[in-house]
Amino acid sequence: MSQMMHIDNIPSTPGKFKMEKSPYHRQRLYSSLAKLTFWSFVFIGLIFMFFFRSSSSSSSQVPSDLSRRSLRTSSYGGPVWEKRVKASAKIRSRNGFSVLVTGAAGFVGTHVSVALKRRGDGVLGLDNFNDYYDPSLKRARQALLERTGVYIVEGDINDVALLKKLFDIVGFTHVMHLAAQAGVRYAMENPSSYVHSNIAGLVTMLEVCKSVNPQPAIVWASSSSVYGLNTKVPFSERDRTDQPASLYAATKKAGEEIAHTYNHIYGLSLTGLRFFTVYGPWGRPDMAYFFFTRDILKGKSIPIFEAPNHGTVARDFTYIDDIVKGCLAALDTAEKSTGSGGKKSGPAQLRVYNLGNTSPVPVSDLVSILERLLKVKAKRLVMKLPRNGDVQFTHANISLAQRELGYKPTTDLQTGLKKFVRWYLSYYGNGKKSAQ
Ligand SMILES: O=C(O)[C@H]1O[C@H](OP(=O)(O)OP(=O)(O)OC[C@H]2O[C@@H](n3ccc(=O)[nH]c3=O)[C@H](O)[C@@H]2O)[C@H](O)[C@@H](O)[C@H]1O
Repeated sequence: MSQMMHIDNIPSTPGKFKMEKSPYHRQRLYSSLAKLTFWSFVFIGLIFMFFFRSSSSSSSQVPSDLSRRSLRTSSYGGPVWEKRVKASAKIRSRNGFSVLVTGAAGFVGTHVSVALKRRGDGVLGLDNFNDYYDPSLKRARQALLERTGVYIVEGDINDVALLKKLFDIVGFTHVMHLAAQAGVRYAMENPSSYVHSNIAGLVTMLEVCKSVNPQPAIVWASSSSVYGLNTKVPFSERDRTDQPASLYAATKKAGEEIAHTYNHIYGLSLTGLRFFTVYGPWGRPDMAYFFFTRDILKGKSIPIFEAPNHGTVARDFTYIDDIVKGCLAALDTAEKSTGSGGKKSGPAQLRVYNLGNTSPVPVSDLVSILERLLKVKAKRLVMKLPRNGDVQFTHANISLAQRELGYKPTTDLQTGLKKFVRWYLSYYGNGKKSAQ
């Protein structure tokens, strides 16, 4: 071996190495060839297994690293299932839309689906029912939607085969893309879930939308968090959004850039809505107003964040009914996509709007309103704003949405929380059953 590796034996041109033909060398050659063949088979086998596994998993499974957020794999198909899909998506009003609502069992998704269905649009829901927060609340929203005539297909937005199948069955005119991994603070616990849903999921959805014919118009949920460390108030769509304070914000900002790309290359009509801390009945238990209510009723102390030097932390809390009006107006004013067969035939609409309330309220005032409505004194635990993604305040300038969508929020925090508390008490009972 050492002889063979001698510097003189190294060929000047690869592949032109001349072997000596002694019996000893021939035997070594045969045994080397046998070994080479064996390991080649093993290698090819491994490659084959890898591709087989990855191609089957890309269509219907999800990565296993999404710890703490279990996802079910979808089961779908068959004539009964297709009939349900078609019935749910059937348009029942003149000039109505056929809308695929992703994240339909979520807070905003449920409200938007109900509103669309009630005015005669066809609505099909899609949701993976993950357990980021209590899935029984999602199931209860699903039951509500079923009573309204909206069917939710159980599946993930990364499931290309499922998305294609849905577009095969229904020629959706619009997609209301609300499926996402929400929550600012959870991004430090489970970062991959944000990449999975807000980046990979969005791209999968846009890939499918750009290839179908006709392409739908897409309205999707961005976030007020894209303003990040921006200090210029109120936040305008023209302000800088390149300083996100959380991975959540970064994935939403990335979504806006991804939207630009798909609009530019494929002619997809895309509208991003920057929601400002949406609250209301059927809300998300991971949000402060929701778990503050639960913990005040339980007599547990609630952490109230405060900025350095006793600075106020405030949010432009926006009531769900106002958000729903903004979503519907975005769908109503969305122009058609211009592409087909993966090519665009002309420029398409690309929009971003703030959907806020224009009146930030300090978190301590939010707690005071809850105390009055619940008739229970909160155990306040004032603490420093943690450095895990929270920003000190948000404040929306909504003049663009007002001008172009006719968006005009009408519910102040006091009125909206009253409706939330009424719902909370009827849903969970006064302390008997409580949110998890
Ligand atoms: O607009 C958005 O795009 C985002 O809105 C929401 O984020 P936030 O505005 O951060 O709402 P939320 O967590 O309810 O905290 C409310 C306030 O309570 C303060 N807060 C919070 C927790 C706590 O223990 N104590 C506290 O004072 C906290 O500092 C904050 O001032 C959505 O969750 C997010 O998914 C996204 O949609």
